[in-house]
Amino acid sequence: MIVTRGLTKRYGHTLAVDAVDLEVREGDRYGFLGPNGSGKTTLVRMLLGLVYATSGEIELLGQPVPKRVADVLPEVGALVEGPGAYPHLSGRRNLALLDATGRRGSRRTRRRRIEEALERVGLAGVDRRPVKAYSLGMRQRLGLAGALLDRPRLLVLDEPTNGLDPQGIKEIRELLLELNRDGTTVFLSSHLLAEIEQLCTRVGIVDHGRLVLDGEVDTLRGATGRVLLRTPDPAAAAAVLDGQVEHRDGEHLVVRYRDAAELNTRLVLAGVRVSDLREEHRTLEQVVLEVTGHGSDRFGGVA
Ligand SMILES: Nc1ncnc2c1ncn2[C@@H]1O[C@H](COP(=O)(O)OP(=O)(O)OP(=O)(O)O)[C@@H](O)[C@H]1O
Repeated sequence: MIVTRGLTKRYGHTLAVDAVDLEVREGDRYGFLGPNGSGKTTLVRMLLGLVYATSGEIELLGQPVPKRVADVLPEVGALVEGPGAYPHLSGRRNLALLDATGRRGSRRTRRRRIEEALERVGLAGVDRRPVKAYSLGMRQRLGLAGALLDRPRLLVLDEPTNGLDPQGIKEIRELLLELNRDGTTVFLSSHLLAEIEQLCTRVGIVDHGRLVLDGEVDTLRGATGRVLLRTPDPAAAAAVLDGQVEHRDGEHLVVRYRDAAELNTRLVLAGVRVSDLREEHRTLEQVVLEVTGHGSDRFGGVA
């Protein structure tokens, strides 16, 4: 859905985006994660043909950007730099104005398109109010409704939860999950680790304009080679696993062991009761720390 090769943008001496090779596949929920100022907005703007690249290539839905961007944009819903709306008009009126621009289908079906988009984002009921009376979360959802008018195959969202409270963030997350379940590929940028961890199937980590790591979230959060064990017989377990217990706290033991199933069999055969046993996985924060040296002080940890 999105491919970039060696994508670079230079502003004077600032290398905002540095030779980025990106691949977003159909059906992905792709998180483009980086601290403020790492080049996320610049990359998103290049994808949509709003900013020209200094060098490199972009393909959006198989078409070169910016050359053929006008052909693919009707299939792409975008939300960049917060939603712009006329404050004194209602959400419905704002969407009608937006719908009247571009090639969004006939006027006859406009009302239905708008209705569907408002329903989708949960604004159908509140819609008569002017946008100036909307909360930030509602405005953000209205922006998303605008992005959904075309029933896009791909959504490109720049920090879609910026400035929202936890409830607003949750609503946007649920909406994006639902859209993705219905077949929309989602690409979003964020500086919030937890947000990406909760929403995305794949992640690209960007730091100082460079893509430092990308891949499946589940793969990146690989097993640590340790097993977290809970047993009412901790002393007996420690005796069986002599030398492999790294930490013991009451009934909880951290055991250096690669194969959780085998560990379970060994304990049960030795008559040790097991009340909980699972592989330990790295958090996305640990992964980010390893590749960038920054933790949640630069990447927001709370979502
Ligand atoms: N129009 C511009 N002119 C000059 N420099 C720019 C311009 N736009 C961005 N930059 C610089 O490029 C770098 C990347 O900025 P960008 O806004 O893309 O980062 P970001 O990751 O989206 O950050 P934020 O989350 O704060 O928006 C920054 O150093 C920024 O100052």
